[in-house]
Amino acid sequence: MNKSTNTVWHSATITRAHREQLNVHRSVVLWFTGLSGSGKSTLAHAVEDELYQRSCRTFVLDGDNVRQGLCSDLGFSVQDRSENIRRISEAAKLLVESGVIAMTAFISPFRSDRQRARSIFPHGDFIEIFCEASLNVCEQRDVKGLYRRARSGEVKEFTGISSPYEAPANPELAVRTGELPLEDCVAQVIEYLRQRNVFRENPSGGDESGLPAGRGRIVDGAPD
Ligand SMILES: Nc1ncnc2c1ncn2[C@@H]1O[C@H](COP(=O)(O)OS(=O)(=O)O)[C@@H](OP(=O)(O)O)[C@H]1O
Ligand SMILES: Nc1ncnc2c1ncn2[C@@H]1O[C@H](COP(=O)(O)OP(=O)(O)O)[C@@H](O)[C@H]1O
Repeated sequence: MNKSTNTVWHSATITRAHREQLNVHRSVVLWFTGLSGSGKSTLAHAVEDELYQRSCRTFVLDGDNVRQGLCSDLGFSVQDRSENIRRISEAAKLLVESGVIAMTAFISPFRSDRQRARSIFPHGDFIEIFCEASLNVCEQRDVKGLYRRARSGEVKEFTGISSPYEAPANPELAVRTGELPLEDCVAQVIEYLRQRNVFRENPSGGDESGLPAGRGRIVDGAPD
């Protein structure tokens, strides 16, 4: 019994491991972080395209979309961003439990919020991907015209201009989205997932696990 909520956790008969066995991959969260315009959304969706081609089950939680629904009550104060990231991380956790590769594309500017997000996942399941693009590049792209409006003071607390962005000190992967072509960045992410054994060893032919073809052993790719 949880005393603060008077609730009792209900354990499911079908577990994450069962759900993962139906897939050609194990489930993880790819946590894309970076300045506005650094390429989080573009890269997450391009990675999703590539994973779909490989028959992976995926879902992208995207900043702008989530802020129109689940987080429509939140603004851009430090507290609201923190609550935004808390909700997203809980949503991503449910997706990971469901067996999919979850991707999140949020600025998530504060290290402490990203650390808290990481802490609710089993070790090795949270893959932080820093979309590395300088403020200068992002501002020149100005995909939504928000930098211009932030510079003029019309948009307050704008990340990189009037609100901080704390770059990850030790992300699982840093991708130079400000300089490299999109295809190279996608390839880098896919290669990282391959190295981490997110893709199952032998999805089409079965393996030594004794499970039928397509339901082979999932290799634990957790880092040391
Ligand atoms: N003040 C301010 N600062 C930063 N961003 C702003 C702001 N106001 C609106 N927007 C738009 O909201 C998108 C960022 O939302 P996020 O949920 O990713 O932000 S956060 O993680 O809670 O910091 C962000 O989208 P992306 O450009 O895709 O990052 C902006 O389009
Ligand atoms: N390597 C790259 N990765 C991602 N986006 C890139 C890359 N190179 C150029 N871009 C461009 O940069 C912009 C990034 O915008 P967006 O994905 O909306 O960023 P964010 O979600 O971080 O705000 C897009 O116009 C995209 O075409």
